[in-house]
Amino acid sequence: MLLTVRNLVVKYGSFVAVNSLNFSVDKEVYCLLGPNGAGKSSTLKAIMNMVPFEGHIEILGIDNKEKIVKNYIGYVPEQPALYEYMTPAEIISFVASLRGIRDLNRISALIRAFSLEQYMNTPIASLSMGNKQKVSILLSLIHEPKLLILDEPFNALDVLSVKVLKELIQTHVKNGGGVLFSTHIMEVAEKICNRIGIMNRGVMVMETTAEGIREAGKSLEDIFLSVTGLDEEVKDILKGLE
Ligand SMILES: Nc1ncnc2c1ncn2[C@@H]1O[C@H](COP(=O)(O)OP(=O)(O)OP(=O)(O)O)[C@@H](O)[C@H]1O
Repeated sequence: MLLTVRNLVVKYGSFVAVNSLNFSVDKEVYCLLGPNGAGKSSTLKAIMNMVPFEGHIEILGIDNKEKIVKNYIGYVPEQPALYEYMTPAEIISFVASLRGIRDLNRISALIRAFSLEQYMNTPIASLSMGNKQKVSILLSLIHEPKLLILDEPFNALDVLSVKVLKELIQTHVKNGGGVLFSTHIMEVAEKICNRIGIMNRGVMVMETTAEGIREAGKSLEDIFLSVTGLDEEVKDILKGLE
């Protein structure tokens, strides 16, 4: 198993953001869905050991508090966290040297795939949100991690980059890796995920597979609204608009 999460609890003061969460990710694309505030980012941050948590998390069978696990994970946070005064060229070469990467051909291919060539010498502070996001995704891939943890990775990306990222995710899994990502985009979840976990108010309310959705004969959006209890809310809102 590439990732195992057991009895995960994340609290902010007395507020419980994630409660007794259990799931695992193998060589597959696993998507976390959930309304705003469901606890998706908190779960991903706990996996990255960025927030205090209770429970047990293992990456490739190793406790996530061990330093070595960082070598096996590529992480893209919800908001790109980059040195704004650097250029993409500088930060890419900085991270590549930190990671001891000498073969720059693969990195050049990623720069081309994300159409970033023309921005390589522009300070990150001047880049659009989408281009910052592309740099952030590229940095997470530099050390060829086994497991990718992506928090809303499609946010701010243009159509071409969404396509490139979808392909990258699927190729990563074909090459024996695993991907865990959160999203609000049902169409993406439905198309590229092997498994989908739906969270609401800190708990996993449903886990399903791509086949499970097809067999249910309903759209993922309908399943999502129904298991999160949001379908009633939608009806009320629509009534109010009549
Ligand atoms: N640092 C923090 N301090 C206090 N409360 C927090 C903190 N971070 C998150 N929360 C709260 O924890 C809950 C879960 O937040 P989280 O960001 O994990 O949800 P999410 O599912 O990723 O939401 P979104 O889809 O809006 O990004 C929310 O109620 C949020 O306000």
